[in-house]
Amino acid sequence: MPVWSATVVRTDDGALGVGGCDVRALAAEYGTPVYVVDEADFRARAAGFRDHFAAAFGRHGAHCDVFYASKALLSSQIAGWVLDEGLGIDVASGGELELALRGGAPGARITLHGNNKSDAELIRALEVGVGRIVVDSMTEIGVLDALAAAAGVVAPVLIRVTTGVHAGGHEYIATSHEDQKFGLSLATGAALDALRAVHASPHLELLGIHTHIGSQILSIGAFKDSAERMLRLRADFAAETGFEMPEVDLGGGYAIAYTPESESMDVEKASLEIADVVAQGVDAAGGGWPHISIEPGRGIAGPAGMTLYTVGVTKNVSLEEGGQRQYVAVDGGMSDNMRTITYGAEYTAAIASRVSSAPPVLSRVVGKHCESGDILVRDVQLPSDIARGDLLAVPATGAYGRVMASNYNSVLRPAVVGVRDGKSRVLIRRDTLADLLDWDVL
Ligand SMILES: Cc1ncc(COP(=O)(O)O)c(C=O)c1O
Ligand SMILES: N[C@@H](CCCC[NH3+])C(=O)O
Repeated sequence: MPVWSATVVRTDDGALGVGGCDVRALAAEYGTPVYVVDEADFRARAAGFRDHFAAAFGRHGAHCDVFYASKALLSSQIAGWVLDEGLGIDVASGGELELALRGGAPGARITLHGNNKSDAELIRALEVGVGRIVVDSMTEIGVLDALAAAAGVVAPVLIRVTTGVHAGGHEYIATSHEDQKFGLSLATGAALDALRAVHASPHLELLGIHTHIGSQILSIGAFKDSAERMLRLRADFAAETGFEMPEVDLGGGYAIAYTPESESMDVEKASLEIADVVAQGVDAAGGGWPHISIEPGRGIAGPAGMTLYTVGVTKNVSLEEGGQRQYVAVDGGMSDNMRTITYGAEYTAAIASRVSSAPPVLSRVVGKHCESGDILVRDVQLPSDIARGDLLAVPATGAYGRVMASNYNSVLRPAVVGVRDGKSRVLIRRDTLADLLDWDVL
């Protein structure tokens, strides 16, 4: 599968270009490490989700909205791209909410998530008229009910349902099996109890149900199972109460390719199959269609981003089983990409500032932190002459890179730079030494 964003090219003298910009010029202007986001690619993927899902549900005379899961990558300018493309925005904290608003999102186009929202986050959501608050627990139902009553408003609510479907690339990113912190269980009846409680409250408007089964999912079957269970829950609740919930949100989780050997989710195929399953559920229940929504994050931002590093030290190390591995240390590491150490994620890498005719050798790209697990790319073939000063690019880092970055070892978090049509601009600025000293209280 291709792992580079749509506008990536090799220029005549062998360097990488992205969004019409030469990576050497980007490195010179913004320093390294730097996250580079291909705006055209990001927008095309957002539009792809929008159009495929609209067409798939349109065949049944139904609608599907797409909300960008902004936890993957967010700045106010990025929120603007998302809104331009006609998507809503899904936020998971008060901070993401403020960035979405700053980017111009009307409250009604925002969905607020979180398994442990603070009173302040809920009050702010009510104040700005967030379109959907996804309630995750019975505790939250009580809290939101009281806050809405005090504010004299009716809070729009979706209930987050744990459907029991097992999916997702790693245990830590699967979210709909029973023994984890998210949602209200379908199997134990907790979801139905929550629906009854919300439906009974004059301060809460029950819009519908939400589920998110996990992330980096390659199985369309898992999405179909979960959609089927959600439609059955909607039908059961309608049978009990006579109330047909108007909305069903099926979450995100669409997998992307991180290496040339790995697969990505076929979004068009997924949209068609999911729409068919929902249609069967609606037919079986004999009622009207709900408004469907989905919330992809990684599938939009991930492939649009790459990280550029400068190579420092290289070393050849003997392997216990025989042979050698070339270690290539770059000027970033686990502080700008937590995914390898957290989930054992696989990436690839390429020299970005030139082409090399030296033979490729087994290599490992590592960072500059004081941990042996500080690995960016576990196994990759890189030319044997890679050396200090070369630029190295790691593709598919647009999602869950900068947003999970840390200042470990007091390193400065890199900038996020958007590129499009030969122009670049900072979306999130690099930390500075002055920031670091400023955070320190004397
Ligand atoms: C509630 C919710 N929606 C959407 C997403 C986006 O997931 P992904 O980036 O895998 O599409 C997540 C993160 O997994 C999530 O927790
Ligand atoms: N942060 C995770 C995905 C979790 C998504 C949020 N629920 C990743 O990098 O793959």
